[in-house]
Amino acid sequence: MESWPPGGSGPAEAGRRLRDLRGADLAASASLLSGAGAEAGCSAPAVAAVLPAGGSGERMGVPTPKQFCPILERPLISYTLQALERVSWIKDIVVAVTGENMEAMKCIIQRYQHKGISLVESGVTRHRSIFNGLKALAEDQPNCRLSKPEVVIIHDAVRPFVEEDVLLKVVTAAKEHGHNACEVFTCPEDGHLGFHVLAVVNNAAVNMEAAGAIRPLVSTVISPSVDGCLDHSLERARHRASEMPQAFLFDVIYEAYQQCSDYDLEFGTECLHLALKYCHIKAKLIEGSPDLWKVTYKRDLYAAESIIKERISQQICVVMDTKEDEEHVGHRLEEMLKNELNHVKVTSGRDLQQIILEQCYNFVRVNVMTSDFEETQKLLNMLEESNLSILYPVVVISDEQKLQESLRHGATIIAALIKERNSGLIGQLLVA
Ligand SMILES: Nc1ccn([C@@H]2O[C@H](COP(=O)(O)OP(=O)(O)OP(=O)(O)O)[C@@H](O)[C@H]2O)c(=O)n1
Ligand SMILES: O=P(O)(O)OC[C@@H](O)[C@@H](O)[C@@H](O)CO
Repeated sequence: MESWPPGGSGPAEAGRRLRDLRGADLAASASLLSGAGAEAGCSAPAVAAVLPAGGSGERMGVPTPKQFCPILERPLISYTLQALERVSWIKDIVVAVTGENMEAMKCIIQRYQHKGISLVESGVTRHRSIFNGLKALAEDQPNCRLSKPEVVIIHDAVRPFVEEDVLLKVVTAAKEHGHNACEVFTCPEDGHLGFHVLAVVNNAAVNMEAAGAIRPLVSTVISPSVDGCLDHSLERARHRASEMPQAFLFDVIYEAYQQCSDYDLEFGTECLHLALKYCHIKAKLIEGSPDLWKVTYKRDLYAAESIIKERISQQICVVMDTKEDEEHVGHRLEEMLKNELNHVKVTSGRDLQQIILEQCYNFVRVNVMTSDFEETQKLLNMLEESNLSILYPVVVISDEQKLQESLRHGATIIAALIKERNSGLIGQLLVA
């Protein structure tokens, strides 16, 4: 097992606190029950994630395993890692990849500056890959930065659209013992949200200790007879599709995998089933959003690309030398762009770094003076160095006069470039 990048930032303080809970629903679902919370104070249970990424993607029908297939020139798995890294209270992410893809995975981590990632060798089946990830978290290996979490999230590396709220819900549900309850409160010292153990809540043990996301079935499930005819069908309304993420008390799911039969390890597809079969734990089922689907077939890649394009094309940052000048043509372009895009920011070069950190992916630099081109080059360099790896077409408007004449056309071209993100147009010099 290797932590990567070597010498890189290790996992944040153990059990990163659950910060930024928004809304009553998140706060409610964040009422983590913690047996270890007796001295809670401001700390929250430690949470880690295991991402099985050792598959070959046969159903995708391309030579590259689907988790490494590019979307907007960026490997699919990097989007999933980015989604999990955004969740501040996940302290470690363990990714299981094949030995032959280990170097490729390390390059992805380095290129996109993923943090707190540990790599383990995957197994010949998904369950075996997950088991290898759990072993890495369970064993206190010498000079290993991983520590055993209280709760572990299991999430397929090919499900990039996972949001904090569903992660919080499955983790919260996995903690609901029914023994101790705790409430979310703001720590007076640092303003972070923390957990405080309340009195024991009804002695009946509500042994959930596991939870998983589900979605309504799209097709009816049928059972064929041996002669290939319909034997019976399941009532669709009474059944659900099991998706990811799933969350477990670490000891529960680790025990289940240790007890697991070879048959289950070889042919099983459902972690929740292992917790039920070997630990008698009935998982809590959490309705997930439509975006939780697994990228399996080539059509799923096209769908994922469309969703990513749509998400990163909602905003633009108009960069000009002095945003204070109300007469600047950039302000008129800003007004035009508001007819095309949801969020239009205006900035000068001074606060651009902050804009970049806020994950804005689209920029248009309005040059009035020819000398501004140097500023454009500075912007390009800053974007390259920021490692915001999403492709962003550069639209350089080099002639204020022409822009004045065709402001609306210029705004339309810019919006089209942002939404289409055709790599053939990268770096083109367009005069609107
Ligand atoms: N031996 C395996 C098989 C699968 N997976 C991972 O489990 C997740 C979901 O599995 P699936 O969609 O079946 O992926 P593949 O097995 O790669 O797809 P296919 O069945 O089409 O080959 C994927 O992230 C995949 O990389 C894994 O870690 N180890
Ligand atoms: O079966 P596959 O290997 O395609 O993918 C695994 C899925 O079954 C799994 O992710 C969900 O069904 C939840 O268990």
